[in-house]
Parts: sequence; C-alpha cells; structure tokens
Amino acid sequence: MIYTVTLNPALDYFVEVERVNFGVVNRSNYDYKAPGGKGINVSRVLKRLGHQSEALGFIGGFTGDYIKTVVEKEDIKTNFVQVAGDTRINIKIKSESESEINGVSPDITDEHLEQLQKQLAVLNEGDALVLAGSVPATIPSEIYEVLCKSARTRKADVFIDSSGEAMKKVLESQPTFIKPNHHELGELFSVEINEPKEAIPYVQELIGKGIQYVLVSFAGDGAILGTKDQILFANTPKGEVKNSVGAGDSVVAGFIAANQEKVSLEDAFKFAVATGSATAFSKGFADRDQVESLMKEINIRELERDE
Ligand SMILES: Nc1ncnc2c1ncn2[C@@H]1O[C@H](COP(=O)(O)OP(=O)(O)O)[C@@H](O)[C@H]1O
Ligand SMILES: O=P(O)(O)OC[C@H]1O[C@](O)(COP(=O)(O)O)[C@@H](O)[C@@H]1O
Repeated sequence: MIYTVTLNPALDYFVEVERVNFGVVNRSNYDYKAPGGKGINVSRVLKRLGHQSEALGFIGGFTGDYIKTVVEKEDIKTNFVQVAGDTRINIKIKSESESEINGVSPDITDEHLEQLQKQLAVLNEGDALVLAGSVPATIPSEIYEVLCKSARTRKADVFIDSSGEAMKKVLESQPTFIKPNHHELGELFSVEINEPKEAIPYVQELIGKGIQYVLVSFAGDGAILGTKDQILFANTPKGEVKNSVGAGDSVVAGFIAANQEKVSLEDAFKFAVATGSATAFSKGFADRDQVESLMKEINIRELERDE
C-alpha cells in the first residue's frame, strides 16, 4: 500500500486577478478552491494515474471536513487524525505572475502525533510512505527523520518532498527518494543553483548519504535524476502553464506510480516529469492520457559526473 502523510494540509483558494494593487480593493475574475497539501495532492494524482493510496495526516474544522469530503468522493481512502483547530487556508494568486500565501497550521499535540505513529506501525516491506510538505510549528522539525527511520526499519520505501529544516534533518535517515526543486537543493547547501550542471556535485553528495533517487526539478528548464550509477537529464515538454500549484507533487506521484508499475528507470523519470508538466498545463491535475502523450516529447540523456 502507498501511504501519504500530510502534516499540514490546506484548503487551497485560487484567485485570478488581472493586476494586484496593494492598499485598494481588488476584485477577482475567477476563483475556486481545492483540497491541498503535498501528500494529499500526491494521493489525488496517484488516483488519476490509476493507483490507490491512503491519505493520512492532521485535519480539523470546516476546512478539514471539506478536504476529507472531496478526497473521499474521489474514492481515496483516508485516515486523518482530527485536531481541534481549523486546517489552514492557502491563497494562490494568479495575476501577471503566480504568488502564494500559505497559512499557519492549527496546533498539533503529542497525542495527535502518537496517533499518527500508531497508524504507521502497519508499514511493511513493499509499502511506500510519502512524507510531504511543511511541518507545523508545534511539531519538532526532526519528525520526518523519526518517521523515515521507523519506516526504513520496517523495510518500507520512503518518498520525501519538503523544504527547510525538516528536509535537512531527514537526509541522514536514508529515504528512498527526495524531490527538491533547484531552489530547495540550493537551500540545503547554502548555495545558489540556477542550472542542471551546477546541481551535479550536490546530487552526488546526497546519493553518497544512501538516498537511492534524487530528483531535482527546474520548473520548465528540465530535471535531473541521480542514482548511485548515473545522473540523467530530462527536458520538460513545452506548453502553456495554466497552474503550477501541485506540479511538484505530481512529479512525486508520477515517479511512485511508475515505480509500482516496474518500468525502467528512464521511463519512470520521463513519466514523473510528464506528470508534473501535465499538471502545470492544466487548471487542475494531470490525467493519464495527457501524461502518456507528453512523454513522447521528453528525451533523457546522461550527464557527466564530477570526479
Ligand atoms: N514552465 C513549465 N513547463 C513545463 N513543465 C513545467 C513548467 N513548470 C513546472 N513544470 C513541471 O512541474 C515540475 C515541478 O516544477 P518545479 O517548479 O521545479 O517544482 P515545485 O512545484 O516543487 O516547486 C517540473 O519538473 C515540470 O514537470
Ligand atoms: O506545506 P507547504 O510547504 O506550505 O506547501 C503546501 C502547498 O503546496 C501544495 O501542496 C502545492 O505544492 P507544489 O506546487 O510544490 O506541488 C499546495 O497544495 C499547498 O497549498
């Protein structure tokens, strides 16, 4: 089974505004809402690609009820721990460019955390655990490290997509897969990374820590995938970006789906990038036909490693 954990889910509120002006009333042309949070998005994209998962994490209040209802309507199994406060609302503004204001998590107590850890005690060989998104301020930033170590001891695969301290701390616990974007990779090493070649030494360092797959996305400028044997580069397909929220989560979902389908590493990489682009080119999320069609536009080549 695939389990996704979203410690900090969100109701994503998308607003389209021609131009945002501060200090005055702005009116939107179009708005909509959707369940959000990285693990939840991974579950939703997996479903669209034909894979079932169970969505775990913390939800509360009317926003939490909304997320649970929508996700369950999509036939995704959920087992959320209920917390007292309201799940946050994240604002996604599409104007001349895209901007985001992500809200604050409700308080999560030690009891809530214990409940989640009990749920994860079922993990076994062949299972996949996805730990994705930010860590609420009331939870120690070592949490991903703790959950990852425990899952790896149980021989489950662990897929991580996070940033900041939580991401830094999980690197030593040998997750199976991580997906930083190039800014997040730079943040991990306190450097600026602008193009794929510049990422190579850092990807190699992460692989050296025992991480099996390091996938670094560069938005529309391609992606690289490092393993202990090789570093691959994939171009991204060309198209009109309609919404890049959830594109990174879609890359993670695409890679997991391909992994479950036991395709070659190159095809898994292509499938992951195509899933990210298919979401970026849609108002909502990727669908499988679109992903398969975009795969034809992606070529993989090997990059030279640093000595
Ligand atoms: N302009 C674009 N053109 C094509 N694909 C894109 C574009 N922007 C994002 N994507 C897709 O979304 C993926 C993730 O984007 P990126 O911005 O690197 O990560 P994140 O969403 O995690 O910040 C990319 O690997 C690619 O598949
Ligand atoms: O937990 P964080 O880092 O605040 O991120 C949450 C946000 O990320 C998203 O999961 C989208 O992530 P990506 O655009 O990176 O795929 C939104 O649905 C959500 O609002």
